[in-house]
Parts: sequence; structure tokens; C-alpha cells
Amino acid sequence: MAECPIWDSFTGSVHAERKRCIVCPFLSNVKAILMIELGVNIDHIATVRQARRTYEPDPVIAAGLAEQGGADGITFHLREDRRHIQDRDIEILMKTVTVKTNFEMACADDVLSIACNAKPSWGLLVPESRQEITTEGGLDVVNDRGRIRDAVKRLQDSGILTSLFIDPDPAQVQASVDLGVDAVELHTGPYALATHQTQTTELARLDSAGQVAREAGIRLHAGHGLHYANVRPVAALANMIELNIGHSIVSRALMVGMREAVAEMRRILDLVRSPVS
Ligand SMILES: CC(=O)[C@@H](O)[C@H](O)COP(=O)(O)O
Ligand SMILES: NCC(=O)COP(=O)(O)O
Repeated sequence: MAECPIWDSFTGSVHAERKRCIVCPFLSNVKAILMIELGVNIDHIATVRQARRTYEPDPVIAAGLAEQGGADGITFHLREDRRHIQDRDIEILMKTVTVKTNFEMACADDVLSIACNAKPSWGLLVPESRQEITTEGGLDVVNDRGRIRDAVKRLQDSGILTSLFIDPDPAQVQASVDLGVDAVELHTGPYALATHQTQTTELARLDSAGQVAREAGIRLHAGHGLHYANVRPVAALANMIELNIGHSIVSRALMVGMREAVAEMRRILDLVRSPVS
């Protein structure tokens, strides 16, 4: 069977001839219509643990509970400052997670080396600065092509599917496509922070950026700041394949537990794509 985005997402393999394949775009469309993949980011389980520099709560256990709640993938961001996820977490997660692993990192030599050794399903390159409270924007692929291309190649040479965290800007999407990545993850922070009046505009930006990805036949992902009340319009965007959500799920998990918090988000996403919705 020729490997295609659907086959890729289940096996983590890459369809080398996707560019010329006439089946892939069709199957990718079918999959995007049928289901949204939920990547659960467990960073902020580790934030609580690091508040005391202790052993609990353990993001590894949270990942297992997230899987039981219906996560299609586990996302973790090994920051250069190690403010939350630790190298130890990566080592154990790679031995215990049974769904897709999505390793977020800056284009930095040390974390790239760790990722290439760990060999997660996906590597998501994100911008990073020590002073930021959280990720503030997307990668500037248009103006930083060389450094990003080198990081993408290192991951691809290790057999890792690659994605770039970018602002919803068609030029950034096209620059990402030109680097040969397997997906782009659109930064939904501005959408999440938008007022009722500007949210429609932000959604339109996400949709127009997503159109470039769709036409190029690469996977369309989104994340940052999504929560139970604002996720549906983003999930409903044409050909949206995967959402990565962390802070809001972990916040809900503090009240109802990780498994239930993930299951609640799963139910919302399934309603968005079910024929009855
Ligand atoms: C890129 C992104 O939005 C998240 O995946 C990121 O990992 C947020 O985590 P921080 O809270 O560490 O910025
Ligand atoms: N890449 C986005 C992600 O993994 C989760 O971001 P957030 O939901 O914690 O803001």
C-alpha cells in the first residue's frame, strides 16, 4: 500500500513520493473530514512539579492518563532553560508513550541532538526566548530560512516528521512548504486573545494560511491558547488535521483529573466532526 498522510499519521512514516502522489491529497482530505487529532501538551504538569523542584506531579503519568482519555499524541517542549520538561521526562516518555510523540524545541544544537537521539514521531520547531512567559510568536521562516532549514534537515535525517510553529501568514506557510516540512502548526495565540469583535478576523487569517498548506498537500496543525470554549471554530477549519492543546487541559485536570479533562476535549472535537453536529 502506498504510504499516504493517513498511513503516515498512523505509522509515523513519511511518504517519500507525496509530492507526485495523486492519492495523498485526497486521503488527507478524507482524514481531515473524518477526525481531528488531539495532541495533549503535558508541559504544565511539569511546571507544577518544578515549582518545588520535586518529583510530583509526574508528566509521564499524566501522559498515560491523557492517552486513556483519548489523546492521539503527546506533546512536550524541552526548553533550553528547562523551566518545565526535563531531559529525564523525555527519556521515559519515549519508552512509555504508545501514541504519537511530538517533541517541541528551538532550533538549538543541544535540544536538536537530544531529539535526534530520542527519535520522536514528530519534531516541532518553535521560537524561544528566556524572557518569555510563554511562546510569543511563530518562527520567522521567511527571514531565517537557513537556520531553520538546517534544523529541519537534522530531524529529517533522523527519520523524524517535521513541523514548524508559525504565525497564520500565507508567506510563512509557503516558506515552510519550500523547506520540505511535513506539517505547519499555525499559532492560535492571537485568535485565543482576540476580542469578540476581532475573533472572526483572526479565524479568517487562520483559514487563509491553512489554504496554502492544503494546496501544498502538507498537514495542517494548530495550537497555543486553545481551550474548551474557543476550540470549535478552529477545529472546524477546512482540512485542520491536528490540534495541540496543553495549558487549558492541564488547568481543567487540576479540577477533574487528567483522563477526564482530555476526554472532555475529545468529546468536543468529535462533535465538531460528527455528521450530527
Ligand atoms: C508552541 C506552543 O504554543 C506550546 O507548545 C509551547 O510549548 C507553550 O509552552 P510554554 O508554556 O512553555 O510556552
Ligand atoms: N504547540 C501548542 C501546544 O502544544 C499547546 O499550547 P498551549 O495549549 O499550552 O497554549
